[in-house]
Parts: sequence; structure tokens; C-alpha cells
Amino acid sequence: MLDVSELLRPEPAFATKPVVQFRDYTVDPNDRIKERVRKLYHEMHTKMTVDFVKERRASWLKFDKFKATMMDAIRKMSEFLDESDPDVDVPNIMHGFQTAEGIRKEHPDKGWFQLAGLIHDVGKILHLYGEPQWSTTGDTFPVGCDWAPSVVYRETSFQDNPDAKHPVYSTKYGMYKPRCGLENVTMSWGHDEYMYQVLRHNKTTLPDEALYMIRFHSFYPWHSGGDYMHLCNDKDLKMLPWVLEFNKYDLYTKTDDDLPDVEALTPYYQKLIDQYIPGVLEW
Ligand SMILES: O[C@H]1[C@H](O)[C@@H](O)[C@H](O)[C@@H](O)[C@H]1O
Ligand SMILES: [Fe+2]
Ligand SMILES: [Fe+2]
Repeated sequence: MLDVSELLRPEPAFATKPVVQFRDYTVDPNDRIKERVRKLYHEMHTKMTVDFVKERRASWLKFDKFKATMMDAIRKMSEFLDESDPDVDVPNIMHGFQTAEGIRKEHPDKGWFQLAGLIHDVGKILHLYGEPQWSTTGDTFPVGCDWAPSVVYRETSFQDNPDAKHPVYSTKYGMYKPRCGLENVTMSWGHDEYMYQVLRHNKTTLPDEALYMIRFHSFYPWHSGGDYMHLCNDKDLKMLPWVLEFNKYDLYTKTDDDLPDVEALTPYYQKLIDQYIPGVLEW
């Protein structure tokens, strides 16, 4: 018999555990990691307003905070543990290399894709320079319009967000026009948008597909939830398959057990950095 679920989203052979065990956001007060995750999103969903995002963008998008090469920034991720992630309990540097190596195995010819895998979460360096975890990590969603049903903890964690009472922001389209395109949508502030903007500011030669994956990889309510399609234009729909291809490696290579040998892999990825985003960058 044909199993339709396999047609919809085939389970990748490389997944480090059964796919249903990833992204488990059920609530369990006795589970240390589940409580860590729930509390982080509660704070995010309470405080992530249009005004907050405007203010953070105005500050971070000056790129006057520090200077570092991409490899230095990657190495900094060994000091960072993502508290929003139910599937990872080791420093984030491991996850970057796991993602990149997963991509490299199946797309050996696409250096740009592998590099996108390595750097996609490096925007979390925000936290090492003062940004709280709740506005650095976690899934993203548009601000300035109603929160869609597939946002995690949608029913229980937005009650105290001031935008819930706003006459425009609380409506389906909010401050947006139908099919305005995601590039014209203001996303919740976090590591995706920051990394995308850092790459552009520093004139990366990575292709559009890579930039798009990086910018929207945490937008699960869209790429996996199927929500917010009313804000998408043709470009977004054309890019969606790339975001989903990226997501396979981002999510299913996560494991705390089989950790990559960062030193041994560094020379290979340094070459890709030299090709696509060389030198000292402004952050
Ligand atoms: O907890 C994770 C983590 O913060 C990831 O980096 C982000 O991309 C995911 O969307 C989120 O669920
Ligand atoms: Fe991420
Ligand atoms: Fe990631």
C-alpha cells in the first residue's frame, strides 16, 4: 500500500531520530528542556511587537557593533547554547557543521549551499553582544498582523502582547497589502534577518537562494505550517522549495551524540568563505 505521508514529506535517510520526535513543543512542567523552551517563547510572544522590532533594526542594522571574519564568528558559536531548541543541548557551532556536512553529502557540487548551511545560524552572535535569547533564537513570524495558527504555542503565549489589542496589527493582513512579498514583511527580530543583513551589508557573492534560505529558515509557520501564503508573491513561492530543501538538513542532522571534528573540517570551509564572504566583516 502507498503511504501518502511519504509523498508529502519523505523521511530523510540521514535523520538522527524518527522525524516525529523533532520539534516537540508539548508542555511538560517536569521536563527541563521543554520548560526552557516554553518559557523562552512565552517571553518572545509577549514582547515581540512592531515597535520593538523597529527599534532593534535601527540599532543592529548600523553594523557598528564589532568587526570579525566569518570564521571568527563561527568559532564564537562554541560559546553559545540555543535555549529555544528542543533538539539541541550542545553549543551551536556543532549544529552549523552538522548542517553543512549533511548538505555536502547530498549536494557535493554546491559549495554555496554548504556554506549557507554552515553560517545560517551565526546571527545568534547577537546574544553574545547583548541581545536576549528570546529576540535572537526560535521560530520567526511577521509582526504587524495577526499571528497564524501554526505559530508554536499560538493559543497560550500571546495574550499579553500589546499588539494583540492594536486595531490594525491584530487583523489578518495588518499593516500589509495582499501578496506584498516577504521581503516587504517585517519579521520578528532574530538571527535570520540579522545574518541576512550582515551578508548583504558586507557584499557577499552568495546567490539569492542562499540568502533567502538564511533569511527565512526559522519561518516555520510559513515553510512548514503553510500559513501566511496571502502575503507571498511569486518570488516567495519560487524560493519555497529551496527553503524546504535547506530545512531537511537544518532540522534532521541535529544530534548531541555524533559531533563533527571542527578542526579537521575548517580548511575546506575556509575556502568557501574566501570565495563568498572573505575578509574582516562589519557586524
Ligand atoms: O529553536 C530553533 C533554533 O533557534 C533555530 O536556529 C531556528 O532556526 C529554529 O526556527 C528554532 O526553532
Ligand atoms: Fe536558525
Ligand atoms: Fe539551524
